[in-house]
Amino acid sequence: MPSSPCAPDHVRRVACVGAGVIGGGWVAHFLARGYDVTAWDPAPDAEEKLRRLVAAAWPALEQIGLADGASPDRLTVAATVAEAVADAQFVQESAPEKLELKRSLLAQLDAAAPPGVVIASSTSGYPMTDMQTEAADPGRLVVGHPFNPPYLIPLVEVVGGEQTDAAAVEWASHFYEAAGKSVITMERELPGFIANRLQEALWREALHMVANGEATVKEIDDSITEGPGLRWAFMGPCLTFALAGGEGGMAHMLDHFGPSLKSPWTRLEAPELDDTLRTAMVDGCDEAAGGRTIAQLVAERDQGVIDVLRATGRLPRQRTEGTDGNASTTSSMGDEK
Ligand SMILES: NC(=O)C1=CN([C@@H]2O[C@H](COP(=O)(O)OP(=O)(O)OC[C@H]3O[C@@H](n4cnc5c(N)ncnc54)[C@H](O)[C@@H]3O)[C@@H](O)[C@H]2O)C=CC1
Ligand SMILES: C[N+](C)(C)CC(=O)CC(=O)[O-]
Repeated sequence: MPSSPCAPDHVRRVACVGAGVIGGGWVAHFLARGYDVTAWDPAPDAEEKLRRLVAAAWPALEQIGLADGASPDRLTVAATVAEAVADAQFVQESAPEKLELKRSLLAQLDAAAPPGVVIASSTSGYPMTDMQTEAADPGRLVVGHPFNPPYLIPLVEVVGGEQTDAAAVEWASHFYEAAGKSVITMERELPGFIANRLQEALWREALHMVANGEATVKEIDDSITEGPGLRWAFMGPCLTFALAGGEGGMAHMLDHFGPSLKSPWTRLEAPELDDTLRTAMVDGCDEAAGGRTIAQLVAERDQGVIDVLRATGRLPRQRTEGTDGNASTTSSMGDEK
C-alpha cells in the first residue's frame, strides 16, 4: 500500500458507500464533524432516505454540538460508486452483510479510490482476511466496526486482515479519533470483534428464552434496562463483577461464583431461527413498542443515549437559563449542579 496521501487529522473529504441504517448514520456523523461527504447507494430511493435520516439525526447532533461549518448541505450524492470515491481521503463501506458482495465491492472501491487512501468496512463480523481476497491493494483495507447509531455511539472497533498493512490500521485508528470516535484497535482478528462477540452471546440466550416460552421480549428487555444495563453504561462487565466480590474483589467473586460457571445456565449454540421464533420476536417487539413508530423510537433512543453520555460525563452538561436570568448547569437527566 502506498502511504496515505493525507494525515488522519487533515482529512476533509469522506466517501460513504452504502447509505442504509449504518451508512446513513456515518454520513450524519461525518457531516456533524464538519467533513464534506460524498455518498453512493444503488437503491433508487437511496438519496431521499439518506437525506431523511440525516434530517432526523440533526437535532440530536445540534444538541451535542456541531463542528464549525458543519452542515447537511455538505452532502453530495454521487451517481456512481467510482464518482463517490474519486477524490475521497477516506472511504467507509456500509453495504449489506453478504460476504461475496463485500469482496467484490471492496475490490471495486480499491480500484476506484486514490492510491493509498484507507478503505474501512462497517461489517458486523466478517474478518477482513475473508473480505480482502479480490482487491489489488488489500493492504489498505481495514474493518471499522461502528455501533448504531454511529453519530452517537462513540465506539469503533478497528482491525486489519492478514494482508492489511499495519500502517493502514494505525492510520484508520487515528482518523476515527480525529473524527471524534472512541477507538479499540485490535491486534488480531476475531469473528464478531469484541463487542459483538459479547452481544451475540446475550442475544442467543434471549432467542432461546423466547423460543422456549421461558421469558417474553418485554421481560428480556426490562431485565437489562432495569438491571445490568444501568451499570454497563459506565462500568464494564468485568469491573462490575469485581464489585460482586465485596472487599475481596474479583478474587473472591471467582472463588465464590466460579463453580456456577459450570452450571447449565447458558446454551451457547444458537437456536433455529424458524418462523415461530421469528414471529414471536417480531410480535414481542411490536408489543414492547406499544404503538410507537420506528421514527419515534429512533428519536427516543437518540435522546436516551445523549442523556446517558451527559450523565456519565462524556458530554458537557447543558447550560440553561433560569427564570432569574442566571445560567445554571444541569445534566439532561435533570440533576441541578
Ligand atoms: N444495522 C446495524 O445495527 C449495524 C450494521 N453494521 C454493518 O453495516 C453494514 C450495513 O448494514 P445496515 O446499514 O444495517 O444495512 P441496510 O440494509 O440498512 O443498508 C445497506 C445499504 O446498502 C445498499 N447496497 C446494496 N447493495 C449495495 C452495493 N453493492 N454497494 C453499496 N451499497 C449497497 C442498500 O441499498 C442499503 O441502502 C453491514 O456490513 C452491517 O453488518 C454495523 C454495525 C451495526
Ligand atoms: C445487530 N448487529 C449485530 C448488526 C449490531 C452491531 O453490529 C453493532 C451494534 O450496533 O450493536
